[in-house]
Amino acid sequence: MGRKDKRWILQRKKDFYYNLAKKQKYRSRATFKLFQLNEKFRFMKEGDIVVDLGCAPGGWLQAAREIVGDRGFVVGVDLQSVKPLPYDNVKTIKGDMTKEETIQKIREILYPAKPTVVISDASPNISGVWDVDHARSIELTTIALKIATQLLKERGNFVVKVFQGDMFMDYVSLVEKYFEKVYPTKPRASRKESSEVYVVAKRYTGKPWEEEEPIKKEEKIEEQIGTEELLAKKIKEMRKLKANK
Ligand SMILES: C[S@@+](CC[C@H](N)C(=O)[O-])C[C@H]1O[C@@H](n2cnc3c(N)ncnc32)[C@H](O)[C@@H]1O
Repeated sequence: MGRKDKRWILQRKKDFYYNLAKKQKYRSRATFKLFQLNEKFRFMKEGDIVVDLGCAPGGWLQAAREIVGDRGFVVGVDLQSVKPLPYDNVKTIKGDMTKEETIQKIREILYPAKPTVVISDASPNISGVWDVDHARSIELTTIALKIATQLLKERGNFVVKVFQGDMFMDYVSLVEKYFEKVYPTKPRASRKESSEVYVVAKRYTGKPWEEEEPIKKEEKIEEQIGTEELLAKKIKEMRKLKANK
């Protein structure tokens, strides 16, 4: 075992929420982030129908099930398979949230009901290059927002994890186009040194998704450029263009 690996294990041992999750049989330390967010913003309650995007290993599924109780329903989606939870009202789909067929499966499971809450803790593959990870996160969170507008009941709520960077405020403005109240926030259980923040959006207005949103720009970038260095370069160019406008 290398020195770096040892340091990582030691760090984890010291991690309060990691230990608490283990003790309380939650599948991830992220469980506490959802509890803390909901304590503060009250976007999820007993009886709600919840869609959890990027749900593996299932910590948010456990928290959501605890909040919605027997009368609610929770559907999770992830690229990875999720070990089943011992509840009839929690279902998971192995699939890619960026694919229409996955969204269709969610609709089929819930039919004829619609979700009252969409939550997303989905993370893109981390490259370690801040700009690249931010751009990928904005791409994924824009897709999560699109899904929320396509699935949610009017006045439903949306919560999403975003990696910070200079497109963050543009993303918040985009969410504000569809929800009455939007709050960027960082729960206590989120590590200070992590670039993640959460956006809590309350009361979907019912406005349909508009396809000219930044999601298209991001798709073009990924199509044209293969490597991460080139992607970072392209983002710098875009920023220069924006600054010169
Ligand atoms: C930080 S983990 C989620 C942790 C979860 N909230 C919990 O408490 O257990 C992020 C997840 O997003 C998933 N993910 C990333 N891109 C995805 C995609 N396109 N479709 C579905 N899941 C995706 C990853 O597979 C990963 O399991």
